Amino acid sequence: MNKCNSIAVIIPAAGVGKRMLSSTPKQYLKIQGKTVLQHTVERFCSLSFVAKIVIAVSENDGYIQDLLPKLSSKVTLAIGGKERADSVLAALKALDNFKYPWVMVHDAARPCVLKSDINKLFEQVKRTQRGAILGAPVRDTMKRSDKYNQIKHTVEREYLWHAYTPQMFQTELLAQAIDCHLANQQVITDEASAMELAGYPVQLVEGSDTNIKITRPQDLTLAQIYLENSNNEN
Ligand SMILES: Nc1ccn([C@@H]2O[C@H](COP(=O)(O)OP(=O)(O)OP(=O)(O)O)[C@@H](O)[C@H]2O)c(=O)n1
Ligand SMILES: C[C@](O)(CO)[C@H](O)COP(=O)(O)O
Repeated sequence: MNKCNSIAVIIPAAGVGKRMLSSTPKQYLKIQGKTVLQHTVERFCSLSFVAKIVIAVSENDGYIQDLLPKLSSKVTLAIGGKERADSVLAALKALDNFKYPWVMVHDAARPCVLKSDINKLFEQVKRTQRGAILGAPVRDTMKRSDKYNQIKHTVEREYLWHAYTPQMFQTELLAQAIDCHLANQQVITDEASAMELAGYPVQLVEGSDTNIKITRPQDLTLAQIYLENSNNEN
């Protein structure tokens, strides 16, 4: 990025949202009259360093064609896969590594991310030329349980973080890392996991804990409150 200040953003939006218990995939549920996905895209499209946004959608997505005309001209689509990592990899493969040597990956289900936090992440990576992710230190005492919810032990919480998105890495390295670990049937729940497994250093950048991932029904109400509050900031 020391040569160019333009990056690509990948937004995985090909999930079915099972835990949301909704007939509509959660990325297409409405908040303040807009879909969750539209809110998320709008967090990125006005940023000067975002040159391209690739949204990974399900191959039988019945919503995106109605939404596309309302989205930025920076947006293109890719067909996602079975798991989130497959969707991210499909979008990565749709990118020109040379044109976009750096990429941010951000969940469609995280519409409350603050632009100031996205900027903070971008500036950190630009300064260090190393991959980084948004996160927040855990506040609560953390417990590890057995499958019967019986506490096994308390987890040391010093240096324990929630990993958020966006997560920002060199496009080619990230594609290689995910490809390699999927080929080895390793479960990857975020991009940092793949980069860690590949031996790359990953920096945590503290961001607002309002950057929630809409996962369960009650999260939609919380996201509405956070979006109303953050619209002033954004
Ligand atoms: N095969 C998949 C699975 C998930 N995602 C996306 O990855 C993000 C985070 O994943 P998650 O919250 O787990 O979404 P779902 O997989 O849809 O949720 P669930 O596990 O409840 O089905 C979401 O924006 C989701 O659309 C994706 O692009 N492709
Ligand atoms: C990428 C992520 O949002 C970081 O916390 C999380 O790993 C996604 O997990 P999910 O099970 O796909 O929601």
